[in-house]
Amino acid sequence: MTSALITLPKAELHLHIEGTLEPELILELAARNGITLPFPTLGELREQYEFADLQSFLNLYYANMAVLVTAEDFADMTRAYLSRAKDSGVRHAEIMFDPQAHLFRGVELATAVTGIAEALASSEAEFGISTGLIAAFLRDAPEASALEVLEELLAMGAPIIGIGLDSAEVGNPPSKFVRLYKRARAAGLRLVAHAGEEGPASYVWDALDLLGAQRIDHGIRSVEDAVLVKRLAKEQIPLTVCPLSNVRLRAVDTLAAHPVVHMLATGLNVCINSDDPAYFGGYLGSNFQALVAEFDFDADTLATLAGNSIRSSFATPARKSELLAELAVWRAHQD
Ligand code: HPA
Ligand SMILES: [Zn+2]
Repeated sequence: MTSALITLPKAELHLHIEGTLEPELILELAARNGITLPFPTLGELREQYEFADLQSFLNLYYANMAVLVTAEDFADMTRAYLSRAKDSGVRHAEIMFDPQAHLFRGVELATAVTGIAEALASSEAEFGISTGLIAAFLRDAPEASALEVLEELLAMGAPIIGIGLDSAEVGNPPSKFVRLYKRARAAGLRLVAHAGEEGPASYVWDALDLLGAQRIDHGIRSVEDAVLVKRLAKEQIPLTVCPLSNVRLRAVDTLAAHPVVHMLATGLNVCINSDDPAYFGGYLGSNFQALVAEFDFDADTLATLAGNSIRSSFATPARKSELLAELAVWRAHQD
């Protein structure tokens, strides 16, 4: 990776912490916790990383979570991500976790929250990365479950800045979660939602209008609806695009066919993210690297993408100013 891509100061806004569990760490945690995995060797495990669609990935992603048992496991996973993110030049990270996925397999909320929060608490000092934590709810589970878990998170004072919506999209529209988002908004939380990854552009409309989403995770199928594109451009709604994820989950045929260039050309507020980097072939730096290799992005385009990520973050105004100033210095050094 070129050093300019690493020094480009970036925010990562679409990252599932459970999707950062590398195969080596999965085996290490399995051994530590005495868990027998269906794919017990590195070779057998790695063979599973061919995905036909979102669901085929989710099946492995949820199965591998079995190795996360103690708060220490969650802390180790989070620290491993932060270390790799630092190597990719990430300066601010908003990290999603799936509380229900852990609860449903018998791991208490407090275990996941305590472990992740412990690693995040030392992130600025240890890695130079400011952070925020987002609780993502499973859209293929009932809304009542999400509401119950949100109440528990609020009651325990979990250090979350917002909520998200993830998992199997098609057939689980935003309209299912109107009460959840209303409750989260009343609690002062930020609102994001996956929409338009595999699901139609109408889910993006509904995430905005029915849920009040402030950011759309993915949103690539928005390009199929010209009226929606106009609105997204006018309101500068942030779209957290994940190029390598889209290729690996076959949301696009090839990286060359990815709509990111068209999205930028139409004035959309696009930023680049790694989604589940342990599963999709690389961290944030690799996503940038792949885009540069495919589309030959120049310094202005890279600065636009990084600037969008910083401005679209929920970082404090002071932190945003600091990172935007660093970005201006980076840009001045590229000529
Ligand atoms: O890419 C994703 N899409 C939807 N749900 C997810 N949960 C983890 N990663 C993803
Ligand atoms: Zn995602």
